[in-house]
Amino acid sequence: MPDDLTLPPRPDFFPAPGGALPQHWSKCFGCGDDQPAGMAMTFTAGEGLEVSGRLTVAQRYQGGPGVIHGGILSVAFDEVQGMACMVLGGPVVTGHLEIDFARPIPLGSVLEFRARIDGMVRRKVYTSAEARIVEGPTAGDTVVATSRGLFLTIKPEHFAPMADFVDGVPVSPFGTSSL
Ligand SMILES: CCCCCCCCCCCC(=O)SCCNC(=O)CCNC(=O)[C@H](O)C(C)(C)COP(=O)(O)OP(=O)(O)OC[C@H]1O[C@@H](n2cnc3c(N)ncnc32)[C@H](O)[C@@H]1OP(=O)(O)O
Repeated sequence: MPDDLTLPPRPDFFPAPGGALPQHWSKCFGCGDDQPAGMAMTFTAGEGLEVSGRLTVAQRYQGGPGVIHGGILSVAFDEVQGMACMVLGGPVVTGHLEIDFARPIPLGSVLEFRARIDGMVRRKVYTSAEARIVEGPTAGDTVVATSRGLFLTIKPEHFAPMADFVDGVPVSPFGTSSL
């Protein structure tokens, strides 16, 4: 990470710790409530710049026998670190995402993710997150996976070339349904 990183302030519009964060778009595969094939993740604000996310590991998320698919876990990290960028009040996209898969995660587990912005420089937003199993036979304090991400702030026009391909109606200029 660069040396000249700064941290954004926690903005007034952000919910108090424990408060629910709105989905960023109802058709999102990760969090949308109008996406039947999706993962229906939910998010709450934490202390400072931290954000928490929850994912129930459905049977259909199987990769290896009995365990979550690594790609599904990557989606969850992408989503929660993207949501940590919500403090910025404008849209971001993922530029780079890396995951360490530390422990097997059984189907049926409930995962809790904690993510935050570690620093920013220009349009680059550096984030990190970790996951724990909070419900299920192997629940505990052990960190089962970690992630680091680089998000880029973008202008709403970023999505304009995609207008013909949108599934659903993005109801705000940058594709969020509720913020
Ligand atoms: C309310 C809202 C809630 C928001 C809540 C959101 C939650 C959403 C969660 C899901 C998010 C997704 O999956 S988003 C979907 C997946 N991602 C995408 O579709 C993005 C596809 N890629 C792109 O469109 C583009 O590559 C961009 C926008 C990422 C960057 O292009 P650009 O805008 O032209 O910027 P560019 O000049 O190239 O780069 C700017 C700076 O970033 C650096 N940079 C760019 N890419 C990388 C990279 N991969 N790794 C390292 N560094 C990089 C450059 O070196 C440069 O550094 P320097 O010169 O300044 O030092």
